[in-house]
Amino acid sequence: MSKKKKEWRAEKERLLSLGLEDRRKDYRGNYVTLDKIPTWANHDNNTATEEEEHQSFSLADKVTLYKGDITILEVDAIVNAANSSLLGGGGVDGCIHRAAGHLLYEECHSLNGCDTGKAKITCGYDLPAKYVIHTVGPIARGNVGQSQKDDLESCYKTSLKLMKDNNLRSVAFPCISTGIYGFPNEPAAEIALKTVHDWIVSNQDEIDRVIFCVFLETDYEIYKRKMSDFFSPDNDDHKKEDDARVEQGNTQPMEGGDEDDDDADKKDEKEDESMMSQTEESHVDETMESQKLEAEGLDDEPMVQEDKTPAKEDHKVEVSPTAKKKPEPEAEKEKEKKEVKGDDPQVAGEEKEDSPGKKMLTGQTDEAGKLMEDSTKTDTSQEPADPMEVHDPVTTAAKENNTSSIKVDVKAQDKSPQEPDSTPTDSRPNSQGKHIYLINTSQLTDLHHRHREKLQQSERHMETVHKVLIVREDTESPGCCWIHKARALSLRYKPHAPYVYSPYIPQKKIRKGRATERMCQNRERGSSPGPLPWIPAEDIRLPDTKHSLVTLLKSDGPPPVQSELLA
Ligand SMILES: NC(=O)c1ccc[n+]([C@H]2O[C@H](COP(=O)([O-])OP(=O)(O)OC[C@H]3O[C@@H](n4cnc5c(N)ncnc54)[C@H](O)[C@@H]3O)[C@@H](O)[C@H]2O)c1
Repeated sequence: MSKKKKEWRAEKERLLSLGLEDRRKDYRGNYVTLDKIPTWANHDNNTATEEEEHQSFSLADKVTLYKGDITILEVDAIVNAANSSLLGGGGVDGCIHRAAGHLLYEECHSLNGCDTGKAKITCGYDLPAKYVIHTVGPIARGNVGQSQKDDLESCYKTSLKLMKDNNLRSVAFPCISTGIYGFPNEPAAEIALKTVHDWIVSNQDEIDRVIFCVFLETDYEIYKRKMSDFFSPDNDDHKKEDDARVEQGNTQPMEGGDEDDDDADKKDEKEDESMMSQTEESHVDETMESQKLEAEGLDDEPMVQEDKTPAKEDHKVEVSPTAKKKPEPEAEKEKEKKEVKGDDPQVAGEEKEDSPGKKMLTGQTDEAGKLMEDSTKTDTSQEPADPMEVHDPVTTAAKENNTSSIKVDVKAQDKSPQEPDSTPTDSRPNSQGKHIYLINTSQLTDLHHRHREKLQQSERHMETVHKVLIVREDTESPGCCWIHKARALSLRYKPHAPYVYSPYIPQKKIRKGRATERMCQNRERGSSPGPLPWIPAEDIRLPDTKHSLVTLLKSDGPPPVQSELLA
């Protein structure tokens, strides 16, 4: 048996033999304990009296809607939306692999892949979760046939079955297939909720908690709207059974718990808005940092790169709403208005062999797992505002709230995230008199930290981040901006997709494409190995429309045509 094989097997055996307290000593990052995560039935303004509580019970006591990073949940198992190779990738898959460490990759390597709709289980290694259940969702790319629906349902069923077979009692699901695989969010939520509901009804004694772990505002809104359709006393099969039991004189309901009412949901919404705690954000930053290392070509290994950034000190994260002091709504609104929503640096995808013969769009993304959604995805609700038309990011964003795109405001080496910086450090009108923000690469790391926090704090603005292009000023020709060639090559313009380009793809990963061949050596050689080639954004043309990239980025309406620069 190879050394690597011995390594993961031994570590897996050691970890699974540890008690909870000993395991906690091994956690690398922050974690949220299950008792701190409220169920759908329990919330801090639960008005039910003691007696009512005994009378009404529901499945709502076994499920949770949680908004945040799945890798910090201390549950028996978290489910990974993997690809058929099981060798990691981006999105939630990338986050889980990075948080779990390289032994997860080693064990996955021994599983020889996984078919769509199926699931396989591994140890959680450095994760607070004991196990990871890897399932492969259907690739929908916006259009959903019966087979995709069946495959997605099968992902939840096979994951729950694996959990039961391994005597696990708590599990957290991400929104499987709704990221790069392009399964529309709403139908996916319906399938997830219905499949889990039906499974719990038939396995009520096998499960303590199923957590629907959403990451994006879109999904949070959808699940919040739909949870009570599946998990509330009115339509709860259990309640009927329980009522029957009470009539026969057995007054002890099987489960305690109480129902949400509309105002409680509204209150929940406020609570959850800020549920992404600072510690989660710092964890998210760690992931971002490790992603940066990975993207800078410091790894020749497959996509997965163990996060080498020093782990933050371990401490529990208070998540329960009652534990957090809420600023007054007005004050909060004011505060949000002042928040400068930075960009959320992701790295555009590039074609990569996922498994022999199967091409898929892959790339490093940030924790939100948001690469570029597939252009055939249904949501085109947000017309692209012009992200480059900016004069004062704070008042613009404040004034237009959710309608405008988010302006980037970068203050070199400013570590004080609390005080939003109201003046952009480096924006100047280009030849068309419009502002293109020029952020040179030396600021990017700082930008990641600062603006990721801001973006996470004002989560809902994620949806209005259309595009912020991280470019670089051409010092020899002021007003001319440069975009990294890799970004240009893999640029896919989607009116609704928030994406940001940052020059983190080292030269070796750049694909040949039809973008202008005119290259410019990267002037900041220090920021990453080898020269990062740049092309004047004005020179980049969308082949089938002859529109220049800059025109496109500054256009107010939707692009002339959605097109790809990749060959
Ligand atoms: N999104 C990407 O850029 C990307 C690139 C390569 C591979 N992948 C991965 O995506 C493919 C599967 O597609 P998919 O749509 O099923 O998965 P996905 O693209 O990861 O998206 C699934 C859902 O998970 C959400 N998510 C992302 N990070 C986290 C997190 N830390 N905690 C909780 N939720 C999170 C994400 O917002 C989305 O709603 C696989 O190839 C896998 O390797 C993703």
